[in-house]
Amino acid sequence: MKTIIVGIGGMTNGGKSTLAVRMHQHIPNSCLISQDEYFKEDSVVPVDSNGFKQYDVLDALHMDQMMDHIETWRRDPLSFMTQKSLTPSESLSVFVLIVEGFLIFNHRPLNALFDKKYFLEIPYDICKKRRSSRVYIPPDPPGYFDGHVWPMYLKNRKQMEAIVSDIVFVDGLREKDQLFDSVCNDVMEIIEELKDCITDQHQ
Ligand SMILES: Nc1ncnc2c1ncn2[C@@H]1O[C@H](COP(=O)(O)OP(=O)(O)O)[C@@H](O)[C@H]1O
Ligand SMILES: NC(=O)c1ccc[n+]([C@@H]2O[C@H](COP(=O)(O)O)[C@@H](O)[C@H]2O)c1
Repeated sequence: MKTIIVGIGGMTNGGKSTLAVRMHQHIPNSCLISQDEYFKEDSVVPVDSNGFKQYDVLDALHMDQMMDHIETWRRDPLSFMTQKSLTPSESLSVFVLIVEGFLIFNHRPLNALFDKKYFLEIPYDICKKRRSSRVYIPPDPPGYFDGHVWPMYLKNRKQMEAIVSDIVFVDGLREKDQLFDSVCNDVMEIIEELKDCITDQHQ
């Protein structure tokens, strides 16, 4: 049995969830873990001097819980799938974990686990526009994008680039189907190579 962990990182509204969900639906024996599900409760997230909640930092996330879930998958991907009511395919040779989130490459212990890293990027104005039509809980207060989200993106990205080198940057402006085809085909190639290794070992 072989495993592969694929990171779909990127800026807010870059298209991470859209791509990752579709990859999960397409790739046999894959599981999906989304960083968005690990945000701390609003009451414990600190506020800065301008009154903006500091959501766009690793401290706003339960990274310990996220790492525990990833570790559970690593120990036994088949039972992880079963726990999630996912049906394993008949060919059980390669298990794939897709990890998606805006700060997945900023957390060193997680960073070390990826076999392949993709980062979706879009320009400032498109990001601001997409974000304005999205409703978070709690919703963004007026001025939040320019006062917190964008400056933190620039800071986090700088930090990410200082600690990671092998990221494949993906243009998030590409049409959804095209974007999916190029990233998913790339991952499927890696999976096929791993399958060939397994076959060779058995011959
Ligand atoms: N390739 C794309 N082209 C145009 N719009 C996109 C594309 N990918 C995602 N979107 C749209 O952008 C918004 C944010 O997408 P989402 O996948 O939730 O981003 P993220 O998970 O990175 O925050 C959604 O309205 C989605 O439909
Ligand atoms: N609990 C939540 O899900 C929550 C709350 C407030 C802000 N956010 C925002 O979520 C963003 C990250 O998620 P996306 O990459 O899906 O946009 C951050 O920019 C953060 O400001 C999420």
